[in-house]
Amino acid sequence: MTSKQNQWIVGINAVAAAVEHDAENVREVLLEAGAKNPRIVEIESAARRRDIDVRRVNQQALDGVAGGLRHQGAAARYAAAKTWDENELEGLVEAAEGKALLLVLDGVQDPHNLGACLRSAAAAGVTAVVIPKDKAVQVNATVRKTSAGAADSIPVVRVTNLSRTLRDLQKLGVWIYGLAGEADASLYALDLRGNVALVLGGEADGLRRLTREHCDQLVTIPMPGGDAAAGVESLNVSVAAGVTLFEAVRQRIVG
Ligand SMILES: C[S@@+](CC[C@H](N)C(=O)[O-])C[C@H]1O[C@@H](n2cnc3c(N)ncnc32)[C@H](O)[C@@H]1O
Repeated sequence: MTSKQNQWIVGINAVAAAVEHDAENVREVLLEAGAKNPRIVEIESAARRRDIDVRRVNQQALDGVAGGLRHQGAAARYAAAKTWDENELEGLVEAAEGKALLLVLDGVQDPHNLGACLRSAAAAGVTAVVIPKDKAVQVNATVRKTSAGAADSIPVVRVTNLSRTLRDLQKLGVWIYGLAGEADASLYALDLRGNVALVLGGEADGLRRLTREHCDQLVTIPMPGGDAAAGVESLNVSVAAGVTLFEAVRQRIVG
């Protein structure tokens, strides 16, 4: 793992997850003075148990660190933004023992979409989420907040060259499915129970050409109501990620 500069994360879920999963990187927690919300009280005792400094402050102080985001009376200062290095991906796949479930995002730009993807990915129990280091939104304060803590509880692996990563994953026995609305094969015809990577494209451009070329198969999520005339040509990337991940979850539960 590598680390970056100090940054604030805000919101009850994000702060609770940081305190629970990443206490060594949380330098202090600010909670609204007088707030009786039981979740805030829980955060306070969890932080104190882990020897994290806790200060009760007024709303203005929280507004000041939240930078316009809704803080819900809770903020935490990170000494380090935790990120995973690409050479850790192999170990994560191997530890999944033939059942790795990877979400790969090829150039998502909107922090709310990335946050929503991370939240669904965590709920689906993914092995890791892979994002490119360039030309894509990174895990920032808005992503952390939107992800409801997921950004700190699952491995988010940043890679330099997505095509090379997909090739390396193939060598590890991971089957690469690219999600593309115009593909012929249906998501619901796939077997998603083994090592799989689900690759989704960015909001405007979808999957890049090189990324497509490195997929073993392109597949579509059938949209019976999808119609250019109706203005609905594709799903939002975070919705597509949710549908795809939870089809994999369904198959893994049914067996
Ligand atoms: C908003 S869409 C991108 C639309 C973009 N204009 C394009 O040409 O692909 C973002 C991503 O969500 C996924 N996606 C959205 N709708 C989909 C569908 N019906 N089937 C498969 N993937 C879909 C794809 O991976 C797509 O790249």
